[in-house]
Amino acid sequence: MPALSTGAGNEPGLYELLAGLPSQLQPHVQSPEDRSFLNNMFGEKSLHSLVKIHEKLQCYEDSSPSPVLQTAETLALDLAEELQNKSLTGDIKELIRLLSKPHIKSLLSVHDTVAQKSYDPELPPLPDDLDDEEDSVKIIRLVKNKEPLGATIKKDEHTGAIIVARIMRGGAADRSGLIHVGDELREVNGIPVDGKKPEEIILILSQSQGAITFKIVPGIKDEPPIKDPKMFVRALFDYDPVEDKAIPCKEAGMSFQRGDILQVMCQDDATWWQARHHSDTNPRAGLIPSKQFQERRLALRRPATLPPPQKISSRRSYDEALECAEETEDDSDSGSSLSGQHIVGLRRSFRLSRRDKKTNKSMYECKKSDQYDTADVPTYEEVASSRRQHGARHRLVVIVGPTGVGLNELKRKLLISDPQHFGVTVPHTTRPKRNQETDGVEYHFFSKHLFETDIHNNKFIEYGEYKGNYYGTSLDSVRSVLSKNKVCLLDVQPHTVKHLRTAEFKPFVVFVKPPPIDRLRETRKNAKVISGRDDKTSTKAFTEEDFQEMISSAQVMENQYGHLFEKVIVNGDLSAASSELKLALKKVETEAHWVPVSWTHS
Ligand SMILES: Nc1ncnc2c1ncn2[C@@H]1O[C@H](COP(=O)(O)OP(=O)(O)OP(=O)(O)O)[C@@H](O)[C@H]1O
Repeated sequence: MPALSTGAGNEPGLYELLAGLPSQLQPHVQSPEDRSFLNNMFGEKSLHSLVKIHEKLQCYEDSSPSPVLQTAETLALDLAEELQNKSLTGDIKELIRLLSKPHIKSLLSVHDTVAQKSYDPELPPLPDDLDDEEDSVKIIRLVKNKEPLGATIKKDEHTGAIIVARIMRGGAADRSGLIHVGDELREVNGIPVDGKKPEEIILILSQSQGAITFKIVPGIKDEPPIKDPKMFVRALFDYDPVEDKAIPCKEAGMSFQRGDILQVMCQDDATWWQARHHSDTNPRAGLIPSKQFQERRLALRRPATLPPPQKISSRRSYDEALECAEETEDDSDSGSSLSGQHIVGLRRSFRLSRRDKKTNKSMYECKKSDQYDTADVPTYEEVASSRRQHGARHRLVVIVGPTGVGLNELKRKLLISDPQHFGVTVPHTTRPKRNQETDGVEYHFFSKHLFETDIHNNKFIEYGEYKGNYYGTSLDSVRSVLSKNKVCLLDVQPHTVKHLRTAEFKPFVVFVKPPPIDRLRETRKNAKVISGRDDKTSTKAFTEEDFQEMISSAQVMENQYGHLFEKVIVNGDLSAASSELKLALKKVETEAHWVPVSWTHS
């Protein structure tokens, strides 16, 4: 039968044909019941709608459109769930109502069926040369389209048999429920596999399309029932299976990048986990190294002694920086004064860790840094999706970056933009209070004894010594800002970040990095930095050496601590960087994001 016309050109369309059919049939139908039956049938509204849809779809036949995704139904469900948590505006309510309609749900379900091409073709008949003796042999037919089968095989070293080594979760073989780990493969599409290498069998499989017939002897070992795979991890390293000599099957491997969120679907194998990208529409899992395995091999690769955690610019020494801070304190026109109130946390961050050139003593201590760095091997971190509840404390915003990159400038811009919303910490010092200073405003003035007791009790995030006086930032000063329901902006040395990664502070860590050197020269043409130890009040332009150091220091920080950074901002254009930071912080406050799972238990 020829295909029905779409109504193109002078041909009547199917729709017109249908509409005219009852009157054309009338002369041939005698009984009034038959006539009314035909009229009812051809006049049926749903039939007309169906034909109209058919005609519309015909236009797309030539362009053969391909689906954007295969899981529209799940997407719609997820979206409806997301929207439930939003404030219900008119548009949102309307969208939720639409998504809950059975018609839309069915439409999306049909869309997915078509997109996944899961309308199986008719299977060929079973082969009739089955060996009756082999009652344990199973004949399985799977329909394969472009998607791989999602199973790996290996040769048994002793028997030479080809065994199913792994079933990838969510893949075609897994979804069929017919093939299991340990099954012995005897034939593929009637071709015996004994004596063949696994690679040759994989080639047969990869070249097959449509129905594939397997003859298998079921393995004895039953697979444990699959639990709902709900573990999510953040990858803390980049991975490419092509580069991995240890992976048993490169084709089954899955690449990912540091920061990606992965759903771990199977941990049965202690060395190779199965996982999928959280945002991927493809349900099939890929192989990734397990946490233990990755930790073990990374630990083996590490040199016995690490280089110092970071290379810090020598543009300004700690004391120069402090002197500079002391100078600007009295400068009421400086950027550190806001609405008549000093924003002391802006004056000097405590993130410079240097050695005093004269005494070669560390000017700046930070508890337990290096030991932690050698022990930690960043692999995966279990995470859960979390959204800030209305009125709950804000996450601590930790900003890190190389000296001179613009951390103070970015903090200052945020504070000026909304002083009620953002806040900075008040540092502690043991130096004597000056006349114009107020305790708790510029500094918390402490006795040396009290300061040292607090050091001993781990109360400082960072502290340092300058000219016999201590300076430091305490955990309590952060708590104080957060308790005012403000977003606390804190810049620290990167190796301090891990000590702040607690359920209490839930830090959102932003790394500010310099742009490429050309852009750095161009944007910092008019920027001024403190010139040197002889004249602490004078400023000078950045030198080429400053730029080089800023870039290399940023690189070291990113290599060593990149897994702790949730957001990276390139500070080329200052106002663009500041807007990007502000937007990122807004999102952290209002949207769901992935945080270590332990933070969600408290
Ligand atoms: N994107 C930018 N474009 C031009 N100048 C900038 C930019 N960002 C920062 N600056 C300037 O660079 C200088 C150093 O900035 P800032 O003091 O904020 O750096 P920092 O990271 O806090 O450094 P330090 O740790 O040495 O205090 C300042 O003069 C600042 O105005």
